[in-house]
Amino acid sequence: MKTILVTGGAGYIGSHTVVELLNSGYEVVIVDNLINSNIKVLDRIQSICQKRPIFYNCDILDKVSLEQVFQKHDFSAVIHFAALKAVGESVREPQRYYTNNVSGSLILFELMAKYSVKKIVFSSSATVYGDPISVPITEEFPLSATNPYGQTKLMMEQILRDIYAADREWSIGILRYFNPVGAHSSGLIGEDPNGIPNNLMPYISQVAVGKLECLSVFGNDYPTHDGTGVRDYIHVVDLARGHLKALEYLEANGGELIVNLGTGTGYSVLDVVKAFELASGKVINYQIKPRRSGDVAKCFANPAKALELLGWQTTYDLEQMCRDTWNWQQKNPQGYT
Ligand SMILES: NC(=O)c1ccc[n+]([C@@H]2O[C@H](COP(=O)([O-])OP(=O)(O)OC[C@H]3O[C@@H](n4cnc5c(N)ncnc54)[C@H](O)[C@@H]3O)[C@@H](O)[C@H]2O)c1
Ligand SMILES: CC(=O)N[C@H]1[C@@H](OP(=O)(O)OP(=O)(O)OC[C@H]2O[C@@H](n3ccc(=O)[nH]c3=O)[C@H](O)[C@@H]2O)O[C@H](CO)[C@H](O)[C@@H]1O
Repeated sequence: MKTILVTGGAGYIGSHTVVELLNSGYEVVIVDNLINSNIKVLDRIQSICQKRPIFYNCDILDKVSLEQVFQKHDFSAVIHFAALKAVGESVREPQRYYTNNVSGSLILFELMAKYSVKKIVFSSSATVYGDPISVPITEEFPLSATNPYGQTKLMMEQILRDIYAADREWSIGILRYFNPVGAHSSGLIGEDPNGIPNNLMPYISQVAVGKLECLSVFGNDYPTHDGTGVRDYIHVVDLARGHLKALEYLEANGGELIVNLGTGTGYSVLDVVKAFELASGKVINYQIKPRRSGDVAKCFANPAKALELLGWQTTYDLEQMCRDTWNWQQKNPQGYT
């Protein structure tokens, strides 16, 4: 049986991917320092899968502890989610972001090389396309970063490509996620942001549940069908399954894989508000506010490459994304705590 090391596996996307891995017969070892997640997720994963992943409360920056994990297990691949991901925070605390996301990853890669675990699936982001020249976005579009978080993703992509160029025994999968939303249909695991959410879907669901009063819609003068920003929201379970497809691809073909994971459809802020109202039966109060700095008008994927290479495409629509978000929010109004 294959054992996969999942860094950041207690987090939002990681936990959903761990569920898919366990359900597909993989053994899973999670390394997570719980800086942005809760240990309770392990019980929830066990309830869903009737299997429990092995867990180490370990910072990937702690090389000694991380090496002990490599000594104990024989990994066939690594899925590397562990990172800090808040854009605004990365502008205020760039050194923390570079240290955690870049230095942490370098320590991980060094141990992977030492223990001959040379297969990795890496969490990148559509943020690497900066302000895209047009939509839909293909993988060949020019790359740029508008903030330190995005810069760490660009740097990691480059480092992985260089590692592969130097040693073809490596195989690397770079997955550029668009906007992950939704939750597992059980309502047992989902997104549990700290404090006031920065992202649209968790903000809306906290308005719906009565935790927040009113959504600020950042700008209604964009060149989009209703003036509000358009994004490619993707159900986190579809996204999680993309990781398994990427693993299978690397197992079969090796090499270097760079793919967008999105639905290919863009929805505006007001489209999402309406869909959430329908799914929840709640009214979402909102006010139009000025644009948020750094936001782009439209960002959505051309996901053709993922379909062609991985045989992967999304299966959940916006309605299901809203229903599952709402189910999770209602069952866990305070998240995991
Ligand atoms: N959620 C998104 O919107 C989104 C979009 C594009 C890319 N990504 C990337 O996907 C990955 C997962 O994102 P997520 O939404 O699940 O975030 P998350 O914060 O829920 O999960 C990340 C996990 O990594 C852990 N972690 C962070 N630094 C660590 C360290 N030094 N050592 C050990 N564990 C550490 C955190 O505790 C957390 O459990 C991240 O790399 C993120 O940048 C996320
Ligand atoms: C600049 C920024 O933060 N970028 C991150 C954010 O992208 P995005 O800005 O694409 O995601 P988001 O969920 O923060 O915003 C989506 C859309 O909703 C709008 N909106 C959002 C929140 C709100 O309270 N009101 C509102 O109107 C926002 O202007 C945008 O048009 O999240 C992504 C993951 O999903 C990536 O992590 C991006 O790096």
